[in-house]
Amino acid sequence: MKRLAILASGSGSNAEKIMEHFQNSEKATVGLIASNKPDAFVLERAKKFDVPGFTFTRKEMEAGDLLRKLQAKQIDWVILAGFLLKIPEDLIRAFPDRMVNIHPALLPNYGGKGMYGMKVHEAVKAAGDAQTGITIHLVNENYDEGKIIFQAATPVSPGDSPETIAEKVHALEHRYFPEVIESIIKKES
Ligand SMILES: Nc1nc2c(c(=O)[nH]1)N[C@@H](CN(C=O)c1ccc(C(=O)N[C@@H](CCC(=O)O)C(=O)O)cc1)CN2
Ligand SMILES: NCC(=O)N[C@@H]1O[C@H](COP(=O)([O-])[O-])[C@@H](O)[C@H]1O
Repeated sequence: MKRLAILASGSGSNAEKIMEHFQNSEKATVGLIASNKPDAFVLERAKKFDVPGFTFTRKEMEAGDLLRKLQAKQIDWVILAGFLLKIPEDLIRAFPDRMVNIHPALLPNYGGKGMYGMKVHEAVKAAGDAQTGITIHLVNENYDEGKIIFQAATPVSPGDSPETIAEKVHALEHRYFPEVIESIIKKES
């Protein structure tokens, strides 16, 4: 049984879909929800699924506190789902090819520092792109440059706003992220 930790900084709708997906699974279980924001709604969602929550600061993460918590919880995979801080290299090294992130665009477009949440959808709208989508990738030391595991696209209409684009992207995330996680953890076992 693989043990997953989810890192999130905000609402946690993806985290909820992942907890739902694995709640009666024999393949994996969500062992921890961790956030750098004590008031993040993702921590409320964790309570609904009886998943332990953990909050930490950037300094504590960089000091190794988060790594020690993940080790104490015997975590096998780290899932970034709307986590907004850069993961330090020592933490990445502790989970070689076992840390994944979801990005709300078709990388390499619209990635990197400053590209998160609504900022991504605003950029897609401003560019007048005919499509957008999601990218699920392994995490390396730079933002959004890890090996791409999965991508899915959705059309963008001229009448779409950043908000309606976000809705389309969230629908793709909720549809695919849990299944992609299940497929990659199976390959590793
Ligand atoms: N080492 C890595 N850490 C993280 C990655 C990664 O690929 N490698 N992915 C991000 C998630 N992400 C995009 O998918 C992302 C998140 C946040 C930012 C960003 O610019 N953050 C701001 C700080 C925002 C805040 O403090 O609220 C910044 O660094 O100035 C870019 C991309 C998670 N970590
Ligand atoms: N670059 C990172 C980034 O922008 N991540 C995005 O944050 C949102 C979190 O939503 P959620 O909290 O409802 O799951 C998701 O759309 C995710 O792709």
